Parts: sequence; C-alpha cells; structure tokens
Amino acid sequence: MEEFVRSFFEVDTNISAWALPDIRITDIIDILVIAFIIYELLIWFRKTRAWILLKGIFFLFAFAGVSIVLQLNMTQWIFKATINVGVIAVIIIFQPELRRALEQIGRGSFLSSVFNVESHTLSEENVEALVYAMEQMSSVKTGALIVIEQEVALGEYEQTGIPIDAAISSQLIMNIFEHNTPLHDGAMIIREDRILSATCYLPLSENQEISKELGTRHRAALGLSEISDSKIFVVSEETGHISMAYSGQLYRHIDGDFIRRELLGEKRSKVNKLKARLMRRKGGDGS
Ligand SMILES: Nc1ncnc2c1ncn2[C@@H]1O[C@H](COP(=O)(O)OP(=O)(O)OP(=O)(O)O)[C@@H](O)[C@H]1O
Repeated sequence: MEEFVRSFFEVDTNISAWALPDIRITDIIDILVIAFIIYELLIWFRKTRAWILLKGIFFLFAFAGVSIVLQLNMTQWIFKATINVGVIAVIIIFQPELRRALEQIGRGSFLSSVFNVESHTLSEENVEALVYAMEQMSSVKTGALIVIEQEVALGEYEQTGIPIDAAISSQLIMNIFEHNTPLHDGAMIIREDRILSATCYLPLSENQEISKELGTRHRAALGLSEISDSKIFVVSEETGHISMAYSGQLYRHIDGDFIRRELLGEKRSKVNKLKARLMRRKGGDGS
C-alpha cells in the first residue's frame, strides 16, 4: 500500500515515456470498461454510507502524499500501520453494503438497472386497478403497503402473512387495507396478476438517512427494496402521500402516472391512462 502511494506521487521525468503509445481497439474497450466500472462504483458509493468512507480515504491518501513529499518518517510509519488494520475494519463495518452490492450483481438487477429493463408482470387492467385503489386510499388516508414481486421470489415473506390467492381488483385491495379489519396490518404481496397474501412482515431497512418523519411502514418498504428487485408502494396513513421503494431508493409524493410508468413502461402507460379516463367517464372504477 505504501509503495502504491509512493509511486502515485512520483513524477515520471523520462520524456520518452510521455510519447503517445500505439492505441488498439481493445485498449479503447479497456478504458471504456474501467470508466464504466468507476462510474457505477461512484454511484454506489453515493447511495450508501460508503460515500463518507470514500471521502475519508481521499483525505488519508492526501495526508500520506504530503508525508512522503516532506519525508515525515514517523507519520509514514503510523500511516503504514493503520492502513493494514483499516482495510479489515472497513470490510467488517461495511459488510451489509458489500453483501447487498454482490447480491445485486448476482441476481442481475445491476445490469437491468443499467439498461433500464422494464417490468411487464402485470396486465394493464390490473395496473389500473392498483392505481385506482392507491389513489382512493390516498384521498381518505388509509395506510397501505403493496409489494409487486419481480424476478426475485418473495416466498419467505409471503409465508409470514395470510394466504389470499385472489384476482386483483381495486375493491379487494381497498377492503384489505380498511382500518380495523383483520388483514389491514403489514404488507400485501402481488405476483403476476394475483394477490398472494396479506399481513406479510417485511425486513426493516437499517438506512440511517431515512427522514425521521417516516415510520416503520416506509422503513419496511425500503428494507425489502434493498434485498430484492420488487417495487413496493406505500400509502401513508398520516399524510395520504403515495411513495415507491425500489432498489434501496424511496420515491416520495408519486402519482398515478408514475405508478403506471413503473409497472407498464413509458409507452403502455400513456395508452392505459387514456383508456382509464374513458372507462371512468363511462362509469367504470378501474377495477
Ligand atoms: N416490518 C413490517 N412489515 C410490514 N408492515 C409493517 C412493518 N412494520 C410496520 N408495518 C406496517 O406499518 C404500520 C405502522 O406504520 P407507521 O405509522 O409506523 O409507519 P409510517 O411509515 O409512519 O407510515 P404512515 O405514514 O402510514 O403512518 C403497521 O401498522 C404495519 O401495518
């Protein structure tokens, strides 16, 4: 490590080494791949606690550089001693973040997020039923937590709830989340056009940066989004606002159009919005 820092701050005075080398197509691909990895790493750093760590590492490197240039032997010795222990400490402290990043790569959600793969697990009618139910529950401030399963199976969370296995309808969704009814607590899980279960218990997020005004319903949505690729919708009982948790991010104050776009993709959501308007004018309710 010390060698690396030393070579980093050593200036190459050999002029011939500054001449442009032959660049092959594979070199360009190499540069693009490295640039892409650094870009994704920086984004990952920003989304996690590791951002603070990165700033700390920059500071330490700058400090080490200064100590090498000024030949501060004692400082260099301390730096060398702490850096070895530091690497192990960082792995232990950031074990949850590292595990999550590896899980994301493993299940391919990393690539799908890069190439913006859209989910098509729900029919247009069912998306409209969901939008209608969420808008209605939002207007009367009925709390709700709805999980739309994607590629990662949620069997273990489904088992914590009460099995429903019913077709999706806005009336059923609203009924399940109605205050003081046996099924209103916890989360509803939806898999491919079926409501699988209700009252499911989701893992709570340990993210320290979640706004203090948000309670356990939002924390549970965020928690599941950190370990799966599900799209999780929350209707706040306190404010009536709708939010979506996806890939460790919470999108707050979203509306019906946002939900359509997320569940159907850009093109289908526009057509669906028009269809829904026509249906409602004719007296339908979106279920
Ligand atoms: N781990 C969990 N899994 C699923 N649902 C949960 C979990 N923890 C809490 N909930 C649901 O959240 C409700 C409590 O919400 P709370 O008021 O703490 O959250 P909130 O984020 O402030 O939401 P709101 O804005 O609706 O009040 C519980 O009654 C329960 O239905």
